[in-house]
Amino acid sequence: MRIDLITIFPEFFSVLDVSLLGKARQAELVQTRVHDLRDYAAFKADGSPDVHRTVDDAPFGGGAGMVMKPDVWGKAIDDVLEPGGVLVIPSPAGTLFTQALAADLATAPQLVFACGRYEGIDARVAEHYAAAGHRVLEVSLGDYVLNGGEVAAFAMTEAVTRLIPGFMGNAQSIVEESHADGLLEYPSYTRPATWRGHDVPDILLSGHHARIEEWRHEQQLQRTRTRRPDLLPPEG
Ligand SMILES: COc1cc(COC(=O)c2cn[nH]c2)cc(-c2cccnc2)c1
Repeated sequence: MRIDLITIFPEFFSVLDVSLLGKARQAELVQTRVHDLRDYAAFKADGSPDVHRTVDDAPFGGGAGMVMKPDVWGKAIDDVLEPGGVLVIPSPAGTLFTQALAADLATAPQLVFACGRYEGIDARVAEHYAAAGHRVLEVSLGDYVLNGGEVAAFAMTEAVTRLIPGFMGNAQSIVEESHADGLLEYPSYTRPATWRGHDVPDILLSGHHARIEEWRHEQQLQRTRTRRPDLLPPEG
């Protein structure tokens, strides 16, 4: 898989080379490229040089803040997005990012993250590439506003790449982790068996694997009921 990240802060993604993702890159499972949006703002729409490499302008209809220019984004995305690639726009106005969507995106040949700043990107950009037949997703990490899409893109990149076959050392750990079966993960413990007067649940020391599995599933249900009832199936 190729992952392209378009941003006005390319240095933000330099950490990609040292993260867990770094190992996958060496294994050629994932190629990441970072693109500076301002490289596509060197010339104005009339072809004259733009020494300021402007990427934003005032919103039509008024309102606070600035909007990112469609012509600049169009040049950048034209240069990067490949046939079959998915354009992902992190946004507070997007659909919620989930483990299921991460698994879906892990099968794409390319992801292009358009990292917006200011008040966002001119809406015609998403419209244009959808009309051109590309899969375009506006995706939210949650109900809060960030200053830019970079943090969200980084989180989504990690959530997706770790699901690429051959990336995670222990495939079983992916199957067992939170949200994989729609429920939150059970609590985990390791040595020492007693720590500051707190004991590990006896069942986990019993060696009865069937009972341990049953206990863990009950813990998952209990946790999901108390912390994330929205995840429970209707019969709950
Ligand atoms: C593409 O359009 C955007 C993108 C972002 C950055 O992403 C997030 O904040 C985010 C992504 N998942 N959850 C939150 C922020 C704004 C924005 C800023 C200020 C006021 N209104 C909107 C707009």
